Amino acid sequence: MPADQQTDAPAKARAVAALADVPREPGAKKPDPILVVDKVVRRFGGLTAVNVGHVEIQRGAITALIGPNGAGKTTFFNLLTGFDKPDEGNWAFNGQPLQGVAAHKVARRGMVRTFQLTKSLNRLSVIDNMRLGATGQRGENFWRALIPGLWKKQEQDVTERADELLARFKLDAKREDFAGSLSGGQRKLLEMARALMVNPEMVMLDEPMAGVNPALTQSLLGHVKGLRELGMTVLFVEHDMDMVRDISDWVIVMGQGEVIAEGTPDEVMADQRVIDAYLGAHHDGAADPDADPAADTAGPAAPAAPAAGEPAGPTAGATAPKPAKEDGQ
Ligand SMILES: Nc1ncnc2c1ncn2[C@@H]1O[C@H](COP(=O)(O)OP(=O)(O)OP(=O)(O)O)[C@@H](O)[C@H]1O
Repeated sequence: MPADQQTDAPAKARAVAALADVPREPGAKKPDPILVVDKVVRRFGGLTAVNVGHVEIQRGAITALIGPNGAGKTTFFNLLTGFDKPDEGNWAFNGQPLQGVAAHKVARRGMVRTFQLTKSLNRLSVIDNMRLGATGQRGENFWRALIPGLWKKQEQDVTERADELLARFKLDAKREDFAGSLSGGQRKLLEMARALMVNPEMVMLDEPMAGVNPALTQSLLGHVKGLRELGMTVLFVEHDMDMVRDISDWVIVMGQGEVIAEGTPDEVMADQRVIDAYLGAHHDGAADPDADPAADTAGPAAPAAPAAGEPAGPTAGATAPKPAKEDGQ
């Protein structure tokens, strides 16, 4: 059965059971952490963007990383995956230290993250983007490349895997199209499919729902759950609280660079500190019964810009949808 159509019961039940007795507090120890982070600090001039004392990510679970804009989520992703360097701190993946390890080597060790497709990748075909996702595996080794038979076999293997993944993500019909011609949702699928080229143990998704048309939402959610079903660990940053509630086994909340809360989605969303630091920013206006009814006639609702210094809030289904950036799907 395709991964996105599998029921998520067994892997979900395992993850929920494993996390049942974990203390609901920042830095809580997990029974089987795949990633352990200690005292990671990143400063930009006078600003401390990330100051994470201790955090553990449970193997085989889907963990959401949430928090207001500027909380340090993306910077934290960049640090963990070798795209940025911390001022202090260390972290271990599968028990192996990762600090100072270059991004492509981090991916080879089994931890990958998705990116928005850059302009240059937009000008490559979908299948070439997929092949590029395999870079850093065995392919570019110089001495191996001198042995033509080996090289060719490897290229075939890479293309075969790329085609399998394109079929799984229902992008096979787009194989020869420029990546730049894809809709927002299809790009998200391509990013995810491309990340899987290295056969990772852990996948980190940066706002997988941003810019995705509702028509593709369920498919994307299914694919993320499918990763857990295939035994992978998922850590994702997201402002869409419906998605967070739907697919996460555990939620970590960041505020001003620090982890301020951890727990199940329901617990975290009911936590007063989280409401104050993040969720509350939207509770006032969005669900206000006295809100101007004429606002509905102005087309799709866009959340009001936060006042200076006010954290931008999350989106919560019908109450505060984030404007879709793009998706022709
Ligand atoms: N390269 C940089 N130079 C200077 N400041 C930076 C840099 N990158 C991030 N910052 C600052 O660090 C803080 C954390 O930013 P970051 O993008 O990690 O937050 P975030 O939680 O991912 O926000 P969002 O939800 O908007 O993506 C912000 O104040 C940001 O302005």
